[in-house]
Amino acid sequence: MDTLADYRPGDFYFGTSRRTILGRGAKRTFTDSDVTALSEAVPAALEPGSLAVGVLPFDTAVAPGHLVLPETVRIAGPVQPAHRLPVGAPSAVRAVPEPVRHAEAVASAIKILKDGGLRKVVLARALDVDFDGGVSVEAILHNLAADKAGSYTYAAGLPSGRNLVGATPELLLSRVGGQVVSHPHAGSAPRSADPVTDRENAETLASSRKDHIEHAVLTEAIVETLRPFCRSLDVPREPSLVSTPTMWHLGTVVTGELVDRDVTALHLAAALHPTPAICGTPTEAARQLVGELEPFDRGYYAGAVGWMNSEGDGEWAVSIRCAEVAERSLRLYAGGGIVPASDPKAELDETSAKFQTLLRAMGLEL
Ligand SMILES: C=C(O[C@H]1C=CC=C(C(=O)O)[C@@H]1O)C(=O)O
Repeated sequence: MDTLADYRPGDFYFGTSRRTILGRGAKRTFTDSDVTALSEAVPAALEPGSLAVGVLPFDTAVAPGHLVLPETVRIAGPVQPAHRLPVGAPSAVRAVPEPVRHAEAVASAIKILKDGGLRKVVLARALDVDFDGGVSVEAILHNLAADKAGSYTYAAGLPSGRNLVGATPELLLSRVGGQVVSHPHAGSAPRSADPVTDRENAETLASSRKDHIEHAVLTEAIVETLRPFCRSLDVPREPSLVSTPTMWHLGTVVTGELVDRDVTALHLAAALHPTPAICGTPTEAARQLVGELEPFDRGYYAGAVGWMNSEGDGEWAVSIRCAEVAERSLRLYAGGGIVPASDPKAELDETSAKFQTLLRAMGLEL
């Protein structure tokens, strides 16, 4: 039973090293800008043994949360295809904004951070790609899985009829019984084909004070949000180096034991989102600055994607390293955390490196 081979646009797909989930059709759809209302309505509608799947946007003022109870759900083992599929023929690529404008936005953010009030903000940019014929979401998803591009390979139908597709390394929240896990990521360096440079990049990241500050702001926020829900929390004192085929990151595995098992995976994911991995600290001021400095809406980039069952267990990943795909075009996104010690040129390069996850899956070299 190959859930990946059976995936069609509009389906929900969520693949990890442990399993793959394919959801098709919708017995019921929950589309709501009030994520707290969603996290109450959806569990109440789940029959024993059933699943809800879907996406949360970056900002519910711009796009609603969207969950469905699929007509059919298939859960199978992990897959890693050996071959690649053609995605389509790109005819034009446009940066939004122009790279130099992104560096200027980063410089403005650094100035605001230095003036005080904000500790961190995450700024993103986008690439719009046009295709001569259609663009195949199936092929992008398939190639991301073939590349083992991230720990969570995903696709989800959006209210607009478009599809979100990506492969993220970052776990927002998983819940199994009373056990919760979050694996926040912040702090980045590019991988290199040259093993010596690759190791140097990792070591530079591991000893970078700027990246450790960027990471600490994130871990603190995760711990602060989870603490009231947990009787115990385990938080390693130092982050670890984690990698994807294109990026090194700093990551911290936070684990906790829930006080109350009625608190579902979706409820916890909604409480955590938006974390300083994709927004900033303090949250509201950072979200406002993102709106002022980015010349586009993020839509479902930097939101969450995942599933929950009738027991309240589930997995929600941070929807980064992704593209929103229309019939003949797509938009891909990449962002980076800015702290006072950040450098605009380095931040621009970091977003270029993060684009590689999707560009590789599309067979594009930029
Ligand atoms: C916001 C993104 O990455 C986040 C996850 C890992 C490392 C990050 C960083 O170092 O800035 C970001 O917080 C993205 O890929 O668009």
